Amino acid sequence: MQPAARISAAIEILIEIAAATEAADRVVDRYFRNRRYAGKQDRAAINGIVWYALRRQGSIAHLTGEAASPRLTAMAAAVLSGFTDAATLEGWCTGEGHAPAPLSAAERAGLGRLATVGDVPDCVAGDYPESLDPLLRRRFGDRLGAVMAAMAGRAPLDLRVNTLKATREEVLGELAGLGLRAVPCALSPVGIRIEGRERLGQLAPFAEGRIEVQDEGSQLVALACAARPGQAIADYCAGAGGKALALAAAMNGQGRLLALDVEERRLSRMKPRLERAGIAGFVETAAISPELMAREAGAFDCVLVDAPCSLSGTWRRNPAARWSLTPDRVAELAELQGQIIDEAARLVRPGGRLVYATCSVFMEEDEDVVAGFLTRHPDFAPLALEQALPGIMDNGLGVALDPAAQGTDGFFVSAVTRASAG
Ligand SMILES: C[S@@+](CC[C@H](N)C(=O)[O-])C[C@H]1O[C@@H](n2cnc3c(N)ncnc32)[C@H](O)[C@@H]1O
Repeated sequence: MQPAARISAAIEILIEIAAATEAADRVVDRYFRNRRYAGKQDRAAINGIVWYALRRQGSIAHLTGEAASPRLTAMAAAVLSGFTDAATLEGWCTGEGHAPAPLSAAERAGLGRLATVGDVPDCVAGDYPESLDPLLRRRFGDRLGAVMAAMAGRAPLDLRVNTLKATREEVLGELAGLGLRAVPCALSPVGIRIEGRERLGQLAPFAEGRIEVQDEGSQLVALACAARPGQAIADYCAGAGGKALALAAAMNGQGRLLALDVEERRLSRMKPRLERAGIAGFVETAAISPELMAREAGAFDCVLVDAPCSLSGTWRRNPAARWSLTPDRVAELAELQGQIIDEAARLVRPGGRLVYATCSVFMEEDEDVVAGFLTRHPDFAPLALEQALPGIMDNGLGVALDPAAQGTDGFFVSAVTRASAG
């Protein structure tokens, strides 16, 4: 494809994303599925513009001087990301063949401003809504700029080795044999980081259940449960089972693992993953109900609450999500999280552990929820995570991870323990 056609494709994709209700990566995948003529280099160039535009939407609007249209956003992203310069771009916009239509006067002025704007406010430089500034500043303080710069980057592709089927060394060897550049994760002892953007779905180690795609931060959440063979563990917000699969492997398929959720539909998506991992018979799944809660009260050595949250730690993967998030929505989620952790705590046996996790970077959904829980439940006390997660600082209420410090998505994980009976 000619460079002008690549710009046109980026514009088309951003228009589709703006109108879509599904995640941006799905829109991009569908776009290329329907255009097989786009080669690998075309896709890489177009993706580069599209993802730059999605990550930098706020600063592009500020720099171009208006809430930019998808077309102007794509063109500004092409200039700011170094794909081309404004004069060359204007020359490509002839409207002939697959080239974009000629620039309007407003677009020409918007692109012209890219080079002239000086200092910008932190929320523009960091590409986040101004209303979230106090929440982000509370968490990151002086590190805010560095963290938001890391949030503008591309998330790495992390894998978790299914230790029921292979060791990390074996999988590293297998991936190297397949020509992939893979290195051990720095923090998770069962993690592997792939360098580059690979499609793993068809590869034997994935199809045969030796690896699962899972961010290193998610792997650390499962490790915080310190699961051992023979224990009884409940995954209270199990969803499609990412953490449940990791727990099952840590338990070596021995003991009891109950995966719960309010939405049975989500639990049903776990089935093929369990089968691939070779643990379909081990993990019980059930929808949460008053009867189940009464029957299972106090029955578990560990209960994991991987709570629904604002997903603010995953902005590298879904950059557009930040623009619809508000402090009010964060407060609503914190309320829900408090209710969920209170309910889930009923399942913990005396002396047992409750692990609370989110992929939010807001303390309102993290430390504040745990602190509120401890106030309401004096029979629970904080449990230091240093043993389960060596090398990561515990702040007394939990551990907060972020892409600048640990290279993971933003995560929070906390463990508390219920006083032993008597
Ligand atoms: C962060 S997701 C879980 C992801 C999953 N643990 C994993 O690792 O793949 C949060 C889950 O909480 C569930 N959920 C929402 N409200 C809930 C509630 N009141 N009680 C229990 N689960 C709830 C959602 O259905 C969703 O599956």
